[in-house]
Amino acid sequence: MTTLTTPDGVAVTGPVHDRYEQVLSPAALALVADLHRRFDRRRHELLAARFEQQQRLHAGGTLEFPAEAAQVRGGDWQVAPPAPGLVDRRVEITGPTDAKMTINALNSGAKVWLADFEDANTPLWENMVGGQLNLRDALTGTLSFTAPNGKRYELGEQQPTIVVRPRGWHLPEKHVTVDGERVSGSLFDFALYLVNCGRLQLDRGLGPYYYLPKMESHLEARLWNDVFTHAEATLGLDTGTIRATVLIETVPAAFCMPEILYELREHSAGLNAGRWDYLFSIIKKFRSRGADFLLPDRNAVTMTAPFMRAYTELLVSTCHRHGAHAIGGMAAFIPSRRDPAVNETALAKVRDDKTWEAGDGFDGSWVAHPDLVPVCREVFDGVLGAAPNQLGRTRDEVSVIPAQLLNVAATPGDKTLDGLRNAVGVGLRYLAAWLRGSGAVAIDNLMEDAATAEISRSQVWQWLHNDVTLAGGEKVTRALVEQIVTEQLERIRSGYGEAYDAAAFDAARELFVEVALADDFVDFLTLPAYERMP
Ligand SMILES: CC(=O)SCCNC(=O)CCNC(=O)[C@H](O)C(C)(C)COP(=O)(O)OP(=O)(O)OC[C@H]1O[C@@H](n2cnc3c(N)ncnc32)[C@H](O)[C@@H]1OP(=O)(O)O
Ligand SMILES: O=CC(=O)O
Ligand SMILES: [Mg+2]
Repeated sequence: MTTLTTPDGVAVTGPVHDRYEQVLSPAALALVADLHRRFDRRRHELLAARFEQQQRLHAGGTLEFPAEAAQVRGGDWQVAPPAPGLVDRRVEITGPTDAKMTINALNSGAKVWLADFEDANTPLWENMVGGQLNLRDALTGTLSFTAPNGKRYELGEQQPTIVVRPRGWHLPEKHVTVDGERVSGSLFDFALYLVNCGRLQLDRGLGPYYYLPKMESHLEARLWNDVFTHAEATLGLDTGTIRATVLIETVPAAFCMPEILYELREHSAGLNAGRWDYLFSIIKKFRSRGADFLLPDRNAVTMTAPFMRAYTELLVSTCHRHGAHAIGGMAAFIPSRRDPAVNETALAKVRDDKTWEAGDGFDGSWVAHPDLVPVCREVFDGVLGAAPNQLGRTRDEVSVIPAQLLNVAATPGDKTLDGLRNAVGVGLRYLAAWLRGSGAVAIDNLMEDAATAEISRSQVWQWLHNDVTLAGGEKVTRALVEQIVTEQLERIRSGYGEAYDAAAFDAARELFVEVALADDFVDFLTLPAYERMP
């Protein structure tokens, strides 16, 4: 095993496998340490502010558009013009950063690849450092891969712009400490990519670009902006070299979209509608508020629900008023190369989803699978034509008030026993996959990742703790959920056969009970899950 040269005060406790020193370089670790010492206290204060806001919501408070920022809302300021490689974003593919997926994503024909250290990823040390190595190898043109079946993977000529999604502010990187403290996962992922790949991207005429997840306020965006400005100065980069698209995927963030764009305006590359975490956030924030915030079965909640429409309409109009891209979200239907009927359904559902996004003014959208790139491109081609985006469509007619963003009660659909079974089954299967190191999996032809799994487990929690009676008359009790857990695991066991014992389902059960049934709601399932990882 290689040994690392680490700056003063920095300790790396994860194993140092072959070539890790290339990305865990003294320069990269020095930036991690510098950012930690300058900014980590603020990160903790902002996480504490989230907790305080949650207490106000539990006590019956609500969310409002921030009054103190009226000049930001009324102003006619614009964010920086789109950076090279981010002008035309009509189709963006997302996915993990292992070697095969990296090559497949870069060969997919999409305009952008979101290289994901977040929802689609288990933050196993090997995934984090290995992913950074794959990004660097992709940019030096040296990445290739041979699958166990002998299939060879090489990079093609035409490649999408890479945009890296670091972990959210809540997650630590436990294998690296500075002055004895765990560093932030966000700062670790950000700094490694910037130091190792920033110059390589600039040499290609592009830049170090990021997607920023799970923020809850414009003050959190200000922290990112300060990190960017400081990192640019440290590395001798022009201000505005770093660009970031912010995911609006928490309810509090939807109340301060202009303020978030304004904070990041020199570094902004727009906003994205992260619909799955948004649903999770609605449940989490208002979980103790009874019938007004109880959603029907997860699969019954669509983007046409009034509160979801209010959110996407507001996002597009906010972005275009300030010259920022509005990027659509993920339809969870996964195509199949083996089952034509499943494939046809997935393509039709994704086409519908992208059609309303393009019609509403989004400049592009996400897909989860290479076979979905053509349909998304075709739909956006139909609306954009030769134009690279529709920033000129300002949607001035849109007017959304806070009550519309919170109108969860108007969501059509039932709460059913099948919906409860599905939530438990998906939760167990996903957690087992996550603990085995895969953060994105197809379950029943749907993409499941950390965000969709959060919805499943928090919905079970919410129904249980609000004494919900299901459409068939069954009351949601702890005994009922535990019975369903047992039934679901029996079904899974019969499908897995002998492989069951090694597939982490016992650990998944324990974790699911903790995050779905415990009286104290766990803020993010990835926090206790991460502590169970090596
Ligand atoms: C809520 C959110 O944040 S959404 C964004 C985060 N989530 C994601 O990014 C999920 C991305 N998607 C995926 O990870 C995958 O599509 C899955 C896990 C859902 C399904 O993957 P698989 O079961 O491998 O699908 P399938 O067998 O049909 O794949 C066919 C090929 O496409 C590749 N592929 C599938 N999805 C992707 C992707 N997103 N990126 C690159 N390659 C992909 C597979 O590697 C496979 O390649 P191969 O033929 O060379 O072996
Ligand atoms: O990150 C995207 C989401 O939908 O969550
Ligand atoms: Mg998300």
